[in-house]
Amino acid sequence: MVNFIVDIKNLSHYFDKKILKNQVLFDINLNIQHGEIVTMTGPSGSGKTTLLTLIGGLRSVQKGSLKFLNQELSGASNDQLVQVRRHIGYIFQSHNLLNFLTARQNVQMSLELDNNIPKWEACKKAEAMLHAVKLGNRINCYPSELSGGQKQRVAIARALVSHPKLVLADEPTAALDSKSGRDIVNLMQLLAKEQNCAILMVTHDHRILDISERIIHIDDGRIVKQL
Ligand SMILES: Nc1ncnc2c1ncn2[C@@H]1O[C@H](COP(=O)(O)OP(=O)(O)OP(=O)(O)O)[C@@H](O)[C@H]1O
Repeated sequence: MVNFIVDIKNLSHYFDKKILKNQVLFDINLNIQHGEIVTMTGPSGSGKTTLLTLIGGLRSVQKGSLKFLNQELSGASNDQLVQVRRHIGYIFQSHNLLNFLTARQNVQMSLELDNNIPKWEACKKAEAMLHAVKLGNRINCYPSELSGGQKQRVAIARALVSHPKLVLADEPTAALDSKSGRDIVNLMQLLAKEQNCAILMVTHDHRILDISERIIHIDDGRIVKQL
């Protein structure tokens, strides 16, 4: 039996409008295997981010089944969702770094929040990860001293430093020129393969689709094509 990292069956989701419910996801069925790189595409408003945030334990499952590492998230408590999030790295369109922290402190913070590891060890791991994303010479810089591509590399280091089982990336190259965008996805691919970490990435950027092992197209809240 294949052991999926994400196993979704008949997942639907609604946003409340005052009287009528607004259904934005319809009967989604989707599996993701360990270490697999999956890309999700689709028009604006089709439900991609909603699906990503449900998988990431950032929203409660309303209808259907969503299992992360065999744990059912439908009906899960807040504490259980917090546990789930510890296995997931998030990379957003804009890097979301804290401007008053250096590159190292930004990466280190994600370790210190989630684990009971000593400060010196978190510091060592954060520095090693910044070397891995080729920012060894920028460790003590603040975000304002870094280019867009460098900031996004810090965000990748932050997402991967705790060795998550899954990285959810919402348009990680949107703010970058094509060369930096390509470098960023190559780096995500390399680091994820080294750590056997799966990636689910939303992108409109056709130039980076080649790193995916599977492409899912979502339209009007439905998966309409899987390649
Ligand atoms: N918090 C919310 N409250 C009400 N409706 C919402 C909310 N968030 C999203 N929606 C609606 O849900 C639908 C899906 O939105 P979602 O953000 O998932 O789409 P998307 O495919 O990620 O779009 P984009 O590519 O523009 O980011 C849209 O119709 C949107 O208006």
